[in-house]
Amino acid sequence: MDALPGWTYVLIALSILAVIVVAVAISVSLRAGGGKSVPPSAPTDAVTPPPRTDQEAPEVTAPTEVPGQEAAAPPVPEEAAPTLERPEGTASRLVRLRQRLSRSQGALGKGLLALLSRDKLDEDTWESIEDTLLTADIGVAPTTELVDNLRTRLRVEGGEAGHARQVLSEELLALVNPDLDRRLQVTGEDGKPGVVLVVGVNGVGKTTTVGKIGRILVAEDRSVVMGAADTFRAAAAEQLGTWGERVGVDVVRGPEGTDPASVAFEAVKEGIARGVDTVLVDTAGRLQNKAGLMDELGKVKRVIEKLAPVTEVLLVLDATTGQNGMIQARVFAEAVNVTGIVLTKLDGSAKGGIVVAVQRELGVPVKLVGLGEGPDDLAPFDPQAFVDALLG
Ligand SMILES: Nc1nc2c(ncn2[C@@H]2O[C@H](COP(=O)(O)OP(=O)(O)OP(=O)(O)O)[C@@H](O)[C@H]2O)c(=O)[nH]1
Repeated sequence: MDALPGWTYVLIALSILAVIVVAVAISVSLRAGGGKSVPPSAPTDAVTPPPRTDQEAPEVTAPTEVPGQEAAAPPVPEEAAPTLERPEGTASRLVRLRQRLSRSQGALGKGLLALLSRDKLDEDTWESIEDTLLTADIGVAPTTELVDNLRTRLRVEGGEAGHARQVLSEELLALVNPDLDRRLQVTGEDGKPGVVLVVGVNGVGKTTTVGKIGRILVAEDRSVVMGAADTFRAAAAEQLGTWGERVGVDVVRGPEGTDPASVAFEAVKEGIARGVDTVLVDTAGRLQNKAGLMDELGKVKRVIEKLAPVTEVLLVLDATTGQNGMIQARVFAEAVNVTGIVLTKLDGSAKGGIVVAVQRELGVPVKLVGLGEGPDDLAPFDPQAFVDALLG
């Protein structure tokens, strides 16, 4: 057999190579897409987050598509309608505020008891007792009266510690005068609303007190309208507006600088038209000119009384101002017939003795005490609770 020519061997080798290349190509193409691929089954615990036990899975809602609207814009939450606050009920408010009263006034009673329980009540001790009372703003005449009564009773009845405490408690109570009528006159007659006029120097807490009284009345299910007759300071009307909004009480106001009497008149007119139980009127208290103040307050009262009698005139005094407060009290009492006193900021002063001094000075009872900046930090003045707070 003749040997094949050399080029034949080359041709055969090339053919074999071509067959191998085609076979490999077919196999690769089948793997890549020709058949159905099965996704790798990943271990589930590695991909799925563990179920949360502390909260429910949030419900995710697909955003509704609006034609022509950008899908990327995040949803804007609707503004919630303002919800009305429910003022704190009387019982819990009183318990809370009694504790606060003890905190601010307790030192006075403790100081007195420490002096009274000394073995020997000599002249120095009585002088220290007098100083303690004067420092607490009780006033000179009531201090002398109290010290005289204590001296007499402890001499006659004996000064044993428990008894000294009892005697001090009784004498302090007598000084605060538990017989005064401290009810707020918030109810009118002949179908008309009660009208409460709130007066006092700027900054003593007048507007705040009007707001707090409003809340107490709302908590008692009374209907209320408030009048922002402090037109001297625009922020005062705004401030009162906020107090009203929070508990759903409407506030009648006028532009800055309006005649306060006209705002007071409109507020009472509104109160009568709506048949509310009480109209609360805030006033401005510029003291730079006594005659001007008397004119202004006198006019406010006269104008209101064309519509309905003013049932209560509350004078607001800041307990921290001591003798200054007493001077203010005198001026206001001359300007308008004050029927009750509100002593604010008693939480920030250990000088609770001002209760006694101001009642003596004006012959008018302290009816309410302010014990903090919180919206429900106003309490009726209760003589026994006050003395208990003093003595701890
Ligand atoms: N700690 C304490 N602060 C009080 C009390 N009552 C009012 N205040 C604060 O005293 C400041 C003055 O209160 P306002 O009600 O604005 O005083 P105002 O007398 O109405 O003053 P004008 O609006 O300027 O007439 C505010 O910061 C009140 O929060 C209180 O009983 N205790």
